[in-house]
Amino acid sequence: MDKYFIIDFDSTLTRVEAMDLLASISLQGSPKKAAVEAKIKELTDKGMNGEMSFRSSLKDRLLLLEANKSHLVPLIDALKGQVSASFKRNKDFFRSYANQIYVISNGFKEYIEPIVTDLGVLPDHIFANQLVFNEDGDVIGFDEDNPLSKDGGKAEVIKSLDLDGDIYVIGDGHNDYEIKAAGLANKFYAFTENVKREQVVEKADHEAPSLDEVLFEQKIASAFSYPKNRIKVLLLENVHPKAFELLKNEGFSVEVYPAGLDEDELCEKIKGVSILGIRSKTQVTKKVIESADRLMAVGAFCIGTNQIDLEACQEKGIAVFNAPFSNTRSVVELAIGSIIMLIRNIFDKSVAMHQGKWDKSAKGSKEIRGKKLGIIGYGNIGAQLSVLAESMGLDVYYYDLEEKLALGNATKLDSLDELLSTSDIITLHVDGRPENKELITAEAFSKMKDQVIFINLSRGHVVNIGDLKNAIESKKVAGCAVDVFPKEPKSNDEPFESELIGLPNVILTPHIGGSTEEAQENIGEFVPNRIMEYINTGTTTNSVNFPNLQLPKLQNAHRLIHIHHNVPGIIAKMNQLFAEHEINIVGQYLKTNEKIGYVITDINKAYPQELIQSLKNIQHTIKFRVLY
Ligand SMILES: NC(=O)c1ccc[n+]([C@@H]2O[C@H](COP(=O)([O-])OP(=O)(O)OC[C@H]3O[C@@H](n4cnc5c(N)ncnc54)[C@H](O)[C@@H]3O)[C@@H](O)[C@H]2O)c1
Ligand SMILES: O=C(O)[C@H](O)COP(=O)(O)O
Repeated sequence: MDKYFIIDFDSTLTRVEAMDLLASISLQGSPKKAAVEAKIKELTDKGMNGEMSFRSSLKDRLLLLEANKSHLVPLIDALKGQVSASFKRNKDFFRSYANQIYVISNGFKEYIEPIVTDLGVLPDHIFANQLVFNEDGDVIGFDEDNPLSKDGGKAEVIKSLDLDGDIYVIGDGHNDYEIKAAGLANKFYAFTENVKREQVVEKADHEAPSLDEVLFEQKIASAFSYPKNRIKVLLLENVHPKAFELLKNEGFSVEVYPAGLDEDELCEKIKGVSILGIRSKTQVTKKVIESADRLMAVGAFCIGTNQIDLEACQEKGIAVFNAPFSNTRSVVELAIGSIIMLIRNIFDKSVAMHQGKWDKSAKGSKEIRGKKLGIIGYGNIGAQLSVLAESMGLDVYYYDLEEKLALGNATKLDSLDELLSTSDIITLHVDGRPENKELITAEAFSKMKDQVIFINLSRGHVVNIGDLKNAIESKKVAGCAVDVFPKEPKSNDEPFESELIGLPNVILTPHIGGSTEEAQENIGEFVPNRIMEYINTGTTTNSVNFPNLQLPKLQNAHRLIHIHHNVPGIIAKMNQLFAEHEINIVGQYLKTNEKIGYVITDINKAYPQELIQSLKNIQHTIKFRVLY
């Protein structure tokens, strides 16, 4: 039995109501514009929700429009950019099912036809109203004999088509539901990608947050992709809205949560989640990973990834991505600012001024010019700080565990002790690996110069806070800036507690080294793009725990993604299976790290289902997925 798909235009095939758009074009510059647009929107909603007869809604809206034929050109241009994302994604569906797809709309053919024929809809499968113009090209009405200008018009058109097969209706409005109500459709899908009308969803057989969902539900999706709306994304810790926007536009179901979650809360919340987005606060522990039943990727919307059990993720084939340099500059600027504020004792002076105390004195205040700056950890942040600090006249020294190129005139030191005893100002930019726990203790402070300035913008557990307090009280440390703490509140609603509160010339900041609007927006864009690349193509560039593979675009092939423990012979076993099934390999890419192997095989379109099961059954397989 053939399947026929009846698709609505406004707010379904396109993201907008074309009449609203036409109003904003035809009324451009008119003082009535805002009021008329609001009225048109109200009439559209009433017509769509079934609160007023469709015909009256259409008539009233047209009268308000003051439209002219000349407005259609910009309208069509604008509508071309407004085709719904899931329709754009599934052009193959329109090509393969052209004879079974109809667009039936109560809108107007003049602008619908150019949009939907571009997608591949056949011209004689488009049914819509037609505008009537006067000699000057002004819209003066519509063809009143067209059944689609009447209530129940869609049902009448479908009846006249006399389709021999099952009929599936996809639309956002009450008028689409009416087709099912008239007994003419097997199923009505309430399409909610652009607008969700509760009254319509209630009556629908199935809610379709995207076209992918319909194709999947209809089991014709094996030729197309898994519905993205079934992929759940959980974004914690107030990740920038840009991330929500990008992931939502990709079609994922995205939930955002403003704070961090503790282990037990996350173990609960992670169920069903495929993509998790966190920042520095949320601990993604082994227990969390064990509770995750669908997790494919974790995005750290920050630089540090010490809060994530990368090995546990690897073991379960979960790729982790971060933003390795999106907030680097912000941290460097805060370090520079802190150095100047501390060496001049500005914060205490400012607090005193706010209390009405005038204390003009040069005592203990110095210039940064010529001072020795010691950077511990000469990575992205340390190295950038080195360049900026040198340009301001500081004499830069650094120590790193790894061999690092000295930038400018910076001097590399061979031991931490040498750095501690050389520097007037010491700043920490190491990563948060467990070995760095309490890297700086009383012993390290004792090796520093008297009256040293000390800064920690890296990770809280790197410094023993009690020892730092003693060093400040004993005047070993003349001033310090701390942005990161061994224990940080989960959200802005929790209080902050620390032994450092109230000490002189101590700048305390709430882990905001990377919290600038620029950095957060950059991160909000960078991380989702890496994750989407991974989900859509298998590319793992920038993953912090997966072998990095940059893959070519998939063309006319299926991509089989196989993640396995790095033991000998897996690829041979895979290729043996391909040979047994006479499968032509179009491309094959392999990369391993110590623990896992990542093999991508692009094969010709046709393959038997048993092949997939056999590939999954290969011993040491961790995860397997197919991209279409
Ligand atoms: N305060 C904030 O808001 C904020 C913002 C961004 C990053 N950070 C922290 O800063 C860290 C550094 O960032 P990055 O982008 O420069 O990272 P990075 O990985 O580029 O650099 C870290 C460097 O530290 C070195 N290192 C590690 N342990 C060391 C040790 N014990 N002694 C000497 N060198 C050591 C590494 O070899 C590496 O070169 C991040 O891991 C993160 O924890 C904090
Ligand atoms: O690792 C980082 O980038 C910083 O610690 C910033 O983390 P945040 O995004 O939680 O502020």
